[in-house]
Amino acid sequence: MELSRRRLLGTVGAAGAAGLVAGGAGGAIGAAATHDSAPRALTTIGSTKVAFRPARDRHQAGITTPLQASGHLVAFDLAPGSGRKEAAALLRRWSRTAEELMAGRRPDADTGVALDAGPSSLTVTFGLGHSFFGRTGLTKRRPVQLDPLPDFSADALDPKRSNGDLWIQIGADDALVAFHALRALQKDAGTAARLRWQMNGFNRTPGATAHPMTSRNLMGQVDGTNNPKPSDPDFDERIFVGRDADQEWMRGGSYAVVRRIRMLLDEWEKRSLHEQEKVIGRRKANGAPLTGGSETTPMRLDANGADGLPVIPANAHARVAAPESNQGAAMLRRPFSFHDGFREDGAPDAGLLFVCWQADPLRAFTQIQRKLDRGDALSAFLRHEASGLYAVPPAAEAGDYVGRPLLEG
Ligand SMILES: C=CC1=C(C)c2cc3[nH]c(cc4nc(cc5[nH]c(cc1n2)c(C)c5CCC(=O)O)C(CCC(=O)O)=C4C)c(C)c3C=C
Ligand SMILES: [Fe+2]
Repeated sequence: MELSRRRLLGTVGAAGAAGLVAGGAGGAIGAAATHDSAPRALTTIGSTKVAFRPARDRHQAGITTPLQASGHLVAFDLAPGSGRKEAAALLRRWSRTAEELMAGRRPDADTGVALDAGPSSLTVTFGLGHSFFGRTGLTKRRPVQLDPLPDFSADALDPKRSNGDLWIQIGADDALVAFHALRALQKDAGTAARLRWQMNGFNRTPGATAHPMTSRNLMGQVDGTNNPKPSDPDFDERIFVGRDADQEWMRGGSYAVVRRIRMLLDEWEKRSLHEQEKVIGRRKANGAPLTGGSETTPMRLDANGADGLPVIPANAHARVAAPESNQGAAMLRRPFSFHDGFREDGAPDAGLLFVCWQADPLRAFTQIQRKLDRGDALSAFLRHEASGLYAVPPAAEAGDYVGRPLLEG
């Protein structure tokens, strides 16, 4: 069995595209067809690997990586008695496990959950919360960017599901692969750290649409259109910590803001299509601005209708959140949807695990959320229920672990 699995993984490079044809549409026919003993190539979805140590850039995987279908966000607190030494040993163990799993290799004493699957674009991304620095005696090296986020008027945050010393984002295009990584990392924590909170999310499965396109959220909107693009000249400056930053160990890193945002879907779904589109300022069918064109056409924020009012209303979410309304502020949004069953009143406990990336949260998330808090038509349909802010160091150098320059520097 092990031999045929290794052969499977070994052949994917050459046979990935053929595999996509053979197994991609899968379903019952695909499963039945694999019951003979001949080894078959994985589909490209299963075989795709994301490097733990990217060759060309200094950033951890899971920031500019395309959205994956399945995700887990998990926060840990260092256990009483665990300090800098234990934290360093833990990040060393975690980095090793993440590198192995992302490469499609199995750790010792494996649970077998992901047996037969390829790495499926698995990414594991590590972050450090404000409280980590006190616990490890490193408060002098805590960046000001980790200062707590301000309170916003509509916040209803649950402290038990917020913050934490350490944060991990796991993403993969296969739910078993993602869960497998979560359990391996949880076991690695051993007695050094305790789980604080955990959230599960999902996005559209690759191959579910006729061609790759921007994902939709649970309100049905095309979500992610006006994200900064890696090809933008100011992308790196906006998303990643610069080479002259005070805290040397964060150069090439980024800051992640995480919010569990429940959607009031029963209320939202009562609104007509016309009303829903005015709340966002874009068409639901294709994500195009209300001022016309296609999804990628820029919004014309100065256009007025026959009634003399702005075509994209003054409180439309896309207008209020746009860089033009926020002194140029922008962040990279990379969310997962969530559905945790139903509440006592029958309403879905569902929404967005909003994850955004930026070089400076004060000049990106905080600036924009302050504006949204004051006059965003979408806010009436949302509840912010949990929050976290994490420093995400650059990727580890070869033979090293994430955060070593901080912990041993
Ligand atoms: C503080 C930042 C933001 C929060 C919180 C937020 C929540 C949130 N947004 C949507 C749906 C959409 N957002 C869209 C655009 C958009 N949103 C933000 C910021 C926050 N959103 C920004 C910076 C932008 C881009 C604005 C621009 O430059 O045009 C859109 C439109 C399509 C797109 O560009 O992605 C949608 C749809 C939900 C459902 C939500 C909370 C659950
Ligand atoms: Fe938004």
